[in-house]
Amino acid sequence: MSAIEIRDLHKSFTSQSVLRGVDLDIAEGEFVTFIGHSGCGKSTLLNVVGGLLKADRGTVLVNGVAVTGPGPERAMVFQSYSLLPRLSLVSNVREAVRSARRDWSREVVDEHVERYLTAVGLWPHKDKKPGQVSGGMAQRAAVARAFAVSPRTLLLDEPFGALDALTRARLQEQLIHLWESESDTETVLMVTHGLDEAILLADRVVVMSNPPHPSVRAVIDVPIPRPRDRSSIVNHPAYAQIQARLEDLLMSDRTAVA
Ligand SMILES: Nc1ncnc2c1ncn2[C@@H]1O[C@H](COP(=O)(O)OP(=O)(O)OP(=O)(O)O)[C@@H](O)[C@H]1O
Repeated sequence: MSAIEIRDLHKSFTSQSVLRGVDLDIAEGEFVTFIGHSGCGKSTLLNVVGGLLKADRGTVLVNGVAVTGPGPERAMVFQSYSLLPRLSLVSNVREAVRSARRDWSREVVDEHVERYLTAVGLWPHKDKKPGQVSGGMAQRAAVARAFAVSPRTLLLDEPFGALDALTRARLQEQLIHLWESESDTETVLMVTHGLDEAILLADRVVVMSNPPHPSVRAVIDVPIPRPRDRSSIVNHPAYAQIQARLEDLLMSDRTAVA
């Protein structure tokens, strides 16, 4: 059974068809990145899997269960940190865990909050409010908050898009470390605009196509062994080939998007 099974998914906004007949299977433990031109429906797809948007037609099964709304087994991280500005970082994470995991004891909640804030290096800054820390720190807190809920599936919508290159590189490493070693999270879906990021992180890259047929255009395997090092990955024989293929797919999809 696939961890995520998407069948014949359709979604329109007013008269605009944003997803048309999306079919995709994602295995448990896979890291899948999504790329495509701006406006081609990547976020919409992620939001439907996250249960924040309802599809017009088709189904999404996550670990065999049909998605009908948000749930703690699917945590999301967005480009804008979406932390509550009046709460400290630790309270942001704690409140999210408490509301998602009502059956957890206070000790378990506190253990998760401390473990993930520590893992992203923010425990010493836990009492600061989002407005008192850098964008990179705020996004680390958002990532810690998502992992602290212990979701089986993590949905990331351009989580590092607003960060400078160095901060982004550090967060990519922390994300992989959390996913591989620290957490119960198995499957990750991540929307990105960066081809390098898409290849570095993914087991497979999903290329979305533009209207008039907005759907999955191609799925490209990334058979590069982990752990991957950002400076040496470019020397792997498959890297240039994958990069060229992705560029070609994007360049050849010339239909205009809003
Ligand atoms: N709630 C909404 N109401 C109306 N139109 C919407 C809504 N959400 C998205 N759209 C439209 O649907 C299309 C796809 O949007 P979506 O955000 O999924 O694209 P995207 O591929 O994630 O884009 P980007 O890479 O720029 O973030 C866009 O034309 C967008 O304007």
